[in-house]
Amino acid sequence: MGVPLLHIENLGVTFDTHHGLIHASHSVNLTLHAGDILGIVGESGSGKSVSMMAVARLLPSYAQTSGSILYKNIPIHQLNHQAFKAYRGKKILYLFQDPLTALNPYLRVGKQLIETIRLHQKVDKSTAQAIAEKLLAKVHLTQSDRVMRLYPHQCSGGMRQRILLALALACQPEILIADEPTSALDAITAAQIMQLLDQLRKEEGLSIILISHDLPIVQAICSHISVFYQGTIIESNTKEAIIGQPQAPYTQALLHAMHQME
Ligand SMILES: Nc1ncnc2c1ncn2[C@@H]1O[C@H](COP(=O)(O)OP(=O)(O)OP(=O)(O)O)[C@@H](O)[C@H]1O
Repeated sequence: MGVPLLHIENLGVTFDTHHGLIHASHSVNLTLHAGDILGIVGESGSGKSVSMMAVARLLPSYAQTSGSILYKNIPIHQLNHQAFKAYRGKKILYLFQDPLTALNPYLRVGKQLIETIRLHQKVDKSTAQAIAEKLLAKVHLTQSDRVMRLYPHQCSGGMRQRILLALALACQPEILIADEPTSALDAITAAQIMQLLDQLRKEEGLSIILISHDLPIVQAICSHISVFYQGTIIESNTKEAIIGQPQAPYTQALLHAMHQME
């Protein structure tokens, strides 16, 4: 199978707060291979976001991270702040839950896109403009002229999520960590965004870690699934094995609950 794109071993996150230590996650092991979509599921507060934010070093300074994080066998957890800048947002990009907070409310969509493209791809303004139009088409936003003139609050939830994906593509990452990208969307728009993620995986060569509460969505597009419970991954396997022969009692309960909702 070759060197994994991302290999996490024994990852743990502890918050040193005024009220004492909070052990948010521990003993997290995970492997992502190129071209895969790995779904991360588990109950609220089980440490999914915190663990993945640790990978992208997006946690506040009072968080302590332990364990090892290998990107193509490079121990990126050992890099200093300056050296890590070559990875965060460039190789590994974290897509936040809420596009409205991730987008700058004061800048038109076009300006945000063009600035991001210029920063990451080192091109002049007119080239960036042309790339922006292509990226908007890639995320299925038509009438790019009109979309580029809008402010984020003038866009629908689905549009904002597509704009965020266009911004992510502008950074040309290899790994996209998508944290509940459809939680604020209706079921049909959510399904469309998920199809788009899968299309971008195929066409842009992205590898994706998808954090989601929505097991049917994870089931539809992920090749592998990891199940979080009480701060750690209790079960990881191919989608077929997790759905067909869940081993951990929590995974069985999760699948049972899902079938009852059908
Ligand atoms: N900045 C923080 N300071 C202190 N504790 C935090 C912080 N962020 C998260 N935690 C704690 O870490 C634990 C794990 O949170 P996390 O957000 O990773 O859960 P999650 O599985 O992603 O949940 P959800 O599905 O609801 O997003 C929780 O107990 C949470 O309260």
